[in-house]
Amino acid sequence: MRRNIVAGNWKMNNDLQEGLKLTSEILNMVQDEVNDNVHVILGVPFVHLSSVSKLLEGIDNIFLSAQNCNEHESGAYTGEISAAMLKSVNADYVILGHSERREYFHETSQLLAKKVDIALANGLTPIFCCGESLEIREADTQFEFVCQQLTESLFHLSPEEFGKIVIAYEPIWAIGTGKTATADQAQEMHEILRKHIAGKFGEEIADNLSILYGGSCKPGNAKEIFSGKDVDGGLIGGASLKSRDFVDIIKSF
Ligand SMILES: O=C(CO)COP(=O)(O)O
Repeated sequence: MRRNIVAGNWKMNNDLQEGLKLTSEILNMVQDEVNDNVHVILGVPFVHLSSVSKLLEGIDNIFLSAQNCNEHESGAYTGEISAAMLKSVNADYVILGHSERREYFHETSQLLAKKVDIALANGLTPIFCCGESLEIREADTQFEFVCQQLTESLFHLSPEEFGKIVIAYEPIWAIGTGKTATADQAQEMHEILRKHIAGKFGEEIADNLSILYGGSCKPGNAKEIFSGKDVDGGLIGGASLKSRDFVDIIKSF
């Protein structure tokens, strides 16, 4: 279902105490200041999930996300975390295909297709990240590149399965750099992605999809970026670590 979403991606930041403090601050501010037109998601480290989920008990507009899962159901994969484990600690979402995982952990489109499958099979909603490098943008091949990322990891899904996905467009050159895409650049890419998806799954599914923007999104630029008709919210890195900034971004809707 298409909805306004602001999701935080804490990445590898905050120990448990810091994470719980940040969650409590966000929770209080959201309850006091935010109306229910925004779906808020906290993408926290694995070891925080269980404790953060207890703080969120009974709250109906803040949801919990993991930042990765393994592609196998279970078994001898030392150090890995399965989708079923995430579900068992009340995760609703899982971020998949973040550019940091593609780059540092060599995650390919084919591997991500398997992770998407296992996440869906375990009742988790994938927040599927895509986005081009600066090199690709300078060569002006970003639209083909990002559409191809979706084709390779998501176009094997049934329309019903695809209807559960959230997409996050995160141009790599804008992540953590302070250099955000302009509102026009975000809208342009989101519109092209929606058309690409409509071509495969039909207009209705494409219209119902939430497509988030990520990359140096801050309280000062969120409103303008979210104003694009195909921009349904944001996936926020650095600014999600500060409760005031994160909630101000949520309030941009
Ligand atoms: O990678 C991001 C979210 O997943 C964006 O990070 P920044 O908001 O820090 O640029």
